[in-house]
Amino acid sequence: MNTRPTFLPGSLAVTSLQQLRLSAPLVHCLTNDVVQSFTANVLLALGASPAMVVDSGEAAQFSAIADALLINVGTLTRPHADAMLAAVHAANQAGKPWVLDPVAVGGLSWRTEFCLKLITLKPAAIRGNASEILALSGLSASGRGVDSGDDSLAALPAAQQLARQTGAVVAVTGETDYVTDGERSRAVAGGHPMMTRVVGTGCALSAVVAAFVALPGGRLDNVAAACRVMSCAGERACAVVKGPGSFTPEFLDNLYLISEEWLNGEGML
Ligand SMILES: Nc1ncnc2c1ncn2[C@@H]1O[C@H](COP(=O)(O)OP(=O)(O)O)[C@@H](O)[C@H]1O
Ligand SMILES: Cc1ncsc1CCOP(=O)(O)O
Ligand SMILES: [Mg+2]
Repeated sequence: MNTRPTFLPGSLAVTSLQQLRLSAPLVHCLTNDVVQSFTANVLLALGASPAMVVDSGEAAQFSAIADALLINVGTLTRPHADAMLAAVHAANQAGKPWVLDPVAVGGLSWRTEFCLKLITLKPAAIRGNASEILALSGLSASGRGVDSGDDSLAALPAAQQLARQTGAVVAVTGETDYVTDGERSRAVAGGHPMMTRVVGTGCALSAVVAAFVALPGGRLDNVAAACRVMSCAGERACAVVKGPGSFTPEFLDNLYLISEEWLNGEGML
């Protein structure tokens, strides 16, 4: 039975972030061509270690070595798809968790079929915007390309159903992020609408989710902690920048500086 979403206590986000900084998980990113450098910088600023190993043979070898794998279908091509499948199978065989970001699923047939196949391969987590999560669960959605046209709360039942169907923790993001294992759900506030005006905030969040699913402890709260860390750093960046052009440096600095006080909601600007 589904329970109502509860907000993630700051102390749980703090614990997860401390574990991340101690263990510096190695995150294998098979992501899209638009966000490679931003994604790597976000992971590095937080204290994780990114590596983009993309050749099919090497990807399979590396995903067995890495602590977690990210699959993001934003700029999917046939060679990318082959490498992604090889990496997912190798990660599963090695017992390493992997995360799916189903960018622009729904409007395009081939990537939708591909993602429907991927979710049968036991992702540890799925992170998408509301339109992507609705579409991936087979419901109609109003996405426009990579952007959402739907509300995250309206997509929560779809996220819960997708979690029960796949066994993954599902994060559906937007003004409030919701994270669910199909029975329990967490709500994560914060962030800023300007985060939708900078490319890659969602994609980088999915990479951060991959870093957090590599940690010990409860997966639901670790994924919610990943969302909280990003929304906290984003909100603080947006409070001081003039616009999207100066967002990235401020955001990366905040990810690097993020503290217990910030995550507990103290000292907000
Ligand atoms: N309206 C909003 N208000 C506050 N934060 C938002 C809003 N929309 C998105 N975000 C934040 O922006 C980041 C990217 O989420 P989202 O835009 O849903 O993903 P995507 O970029 O994949 O479409 C998340 O951290 C999310 O919490
Ligand atoms: C613009 C674009 N086109 C293909 S992938 C991509 C990046 C999408 O990034 P995000 O989902 O984080 O907004
Ligand atoms: Mg996205």
